[in-house]
Amino acid sequence: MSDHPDDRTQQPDQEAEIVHLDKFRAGRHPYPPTRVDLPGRDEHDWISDLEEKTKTRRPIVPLWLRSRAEALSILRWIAAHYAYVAGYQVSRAPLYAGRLAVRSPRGLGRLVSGFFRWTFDLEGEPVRLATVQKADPEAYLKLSRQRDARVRLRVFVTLLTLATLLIASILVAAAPTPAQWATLAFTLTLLGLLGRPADRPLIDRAVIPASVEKLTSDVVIRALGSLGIAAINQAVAKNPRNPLDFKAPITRDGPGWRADVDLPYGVTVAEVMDRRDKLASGLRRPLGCVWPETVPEAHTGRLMLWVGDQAMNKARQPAWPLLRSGSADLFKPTAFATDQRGRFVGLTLMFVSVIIGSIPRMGKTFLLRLLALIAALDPRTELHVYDLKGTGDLSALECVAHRYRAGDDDEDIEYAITSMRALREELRRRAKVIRNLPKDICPESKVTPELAGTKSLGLHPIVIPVDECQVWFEHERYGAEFEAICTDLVKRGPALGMVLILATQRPDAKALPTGVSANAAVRLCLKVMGQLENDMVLGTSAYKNGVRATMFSFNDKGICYFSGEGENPRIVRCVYLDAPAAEKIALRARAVRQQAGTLSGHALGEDFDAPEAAPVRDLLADIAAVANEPKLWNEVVVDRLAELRPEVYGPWGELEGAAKTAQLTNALKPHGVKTGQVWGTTADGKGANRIGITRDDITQALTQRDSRKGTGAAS
Ligand SMILES: Nc1ncnc2c1ncn2[C@@H]1O[C@H](COP(=O)(O)OP(=O)(O)OP(=O)(O)O)[C@@H](O)[C@H]1O
Repeated sequence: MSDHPDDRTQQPDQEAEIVHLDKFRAGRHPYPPTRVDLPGRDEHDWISDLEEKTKTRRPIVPLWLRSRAEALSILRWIAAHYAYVAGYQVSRAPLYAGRLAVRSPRGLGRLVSGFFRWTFDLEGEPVRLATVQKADPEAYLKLSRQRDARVRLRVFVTLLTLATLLIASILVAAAPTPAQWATLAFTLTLLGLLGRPADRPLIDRAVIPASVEKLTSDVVIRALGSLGIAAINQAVAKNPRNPLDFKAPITRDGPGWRADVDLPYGVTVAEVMDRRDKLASGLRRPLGCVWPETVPEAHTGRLMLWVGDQAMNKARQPAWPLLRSGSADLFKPTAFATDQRGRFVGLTLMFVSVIIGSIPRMGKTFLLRLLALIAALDPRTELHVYDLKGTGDLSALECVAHRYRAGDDDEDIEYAITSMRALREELRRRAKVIRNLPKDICPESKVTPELAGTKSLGLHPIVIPVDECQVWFEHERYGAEFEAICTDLVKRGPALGMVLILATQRPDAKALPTGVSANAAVRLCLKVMGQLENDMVLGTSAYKNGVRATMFSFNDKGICYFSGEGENPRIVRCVYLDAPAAEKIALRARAVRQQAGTLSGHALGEDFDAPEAAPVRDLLADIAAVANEPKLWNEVVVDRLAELRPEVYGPWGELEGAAKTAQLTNALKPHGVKTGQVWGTTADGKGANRIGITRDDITQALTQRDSRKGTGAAS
């Protein structure tokens, strides 16, 4: 506007800005920052633009119409909503009738006075009076004539109306009573409507209960604005009407609402998840209804907010398809949980190892038992069940299990270690069988449904559910061996048809050795208390990426993050089966097995005792045997152990660099032996400091242990 030099003259009413030259120069940047953007407009490649757009394509068939069950659920919801509104208004019909009756006298007054004013043209009265006051006879005469003509016609119309009303009243007086009542109701309604005060509507708005209240963008903005996240508050202050970018309209999605929102720059979904309780308060919904989730294929600020009509832990769960009949096929997904929308979620047990973790009393054992029951319902499966809590929670499975043990006493552990050694041998046998099979029969070097069904090959699925697995790994005598066998099973077992399912209430490095936790394909994490446990179960960086089982509340029993099957970790609610139901299903599984002739081992009453001469593996004693130097690097110790007992420490020896070192450090922790930097030399004589052990620490730990045993024996 004032670019022209002549225009730049200061207007007299504008004050000039006074600049202190010295201050201004001092504040000036010595080297003005240079922009690195290229001059000119952004160049667009329309094909990449199109490709970008395809990422945000909206589905042709709306989400809720994709499945029959979901469409039905939406229709049910709509019907329930309108039935509610109708019910609400019908229940208030007497109130509305009362209101109309009370208002009808005023309505009659308004009607009569309105008619009177109209008939005698009273609305023209002020104008006529004005002509009288102005003493304008001509205008007055004109208006009077007009009024007389009008009144003549209107009086006639009014008389006609009154006559019609009179005849109608006589007819009504002679009519049957229902017609009289109907006329009275109609007249009262009409008069009541006419007598309505301007500020008081007749019909109340149906007060829609919170559980089905519509989720609107205003409600979402209000809730996100109440989280105390500075960037969201700034966005709301800057643009109160439109502070957030909604990527799609808020829609019904199953029994709830779904909103897709881009949070302001720099705010992550993880921050919102951390404040789930505040979000629920902002939405005015129970905590169990509010589920903020990330959209991993978008960016970390894309929030998918699902708000259920009912809390997930309270919503009615559909009956489990295998509850009363049917069998399972481990090679196919079997329903084990429902998602937030109430749809069944399946898990394919074949070719995976499973880790279940949570704090106590959240439903870990129930979930383990459910997975074991699914395995039991496939008659080909051989079950090895270990209940190390010893409370008999898995006793329902005794009637189908090939190996079963509850408890953590010495004989229980020896039973387990003997059976696990046999399983390791089985693993090796299977590897050989698979290796020797022709490629056309076994193209991918793994068990197929056909191979699993061929009895002579012995490649049937073997499922090993272990509750409170930390008891094994922390066992003084057999801990290292259990760890070595389980690591091997987790790594090689899935392809060979051996499925290990480990549940623990203390998911840390001791309870869940890294070799095991890092290689499990399926992870189920119920509520945990911190980032460490979360990542132990769900995998490294899960917490950082917004997959946080810490956000579950203590009431979210049976609700977990399920990662491994499908693309992204998702929140599911496991099927609830109590002990009597579990027993019934197990008995059904037994009947199927009897028919198929696959009942074996413990289920047939076979005694499986730990052989007396089972070789003893003792990590401390083994290290003492191989460590002749005062200080030794972990990697050297592991190599020597692997040489000493390849059947126990062989897999350790195959680990690379840091993993090999960490393996020994973790294995020594339960024995109270710490590793640290020790000086040593490489094979070619070069000296270096690396993580290692000191022989004195090992002998000291051995002495302490033996003396403890001595005291225990004496007491
Ligand atoms: N899917 C589920 N839905 C609803 N409630 C459940 C579900 N699974 C378990 N629960 C409830 O949670 C309680 C605890 O379950 P469970 O015994 O499996 O916990 P846990 O985590 O194994 O505990 P602990 O670590 O003490 O063994 C059960 O009594 C049960 O009522």
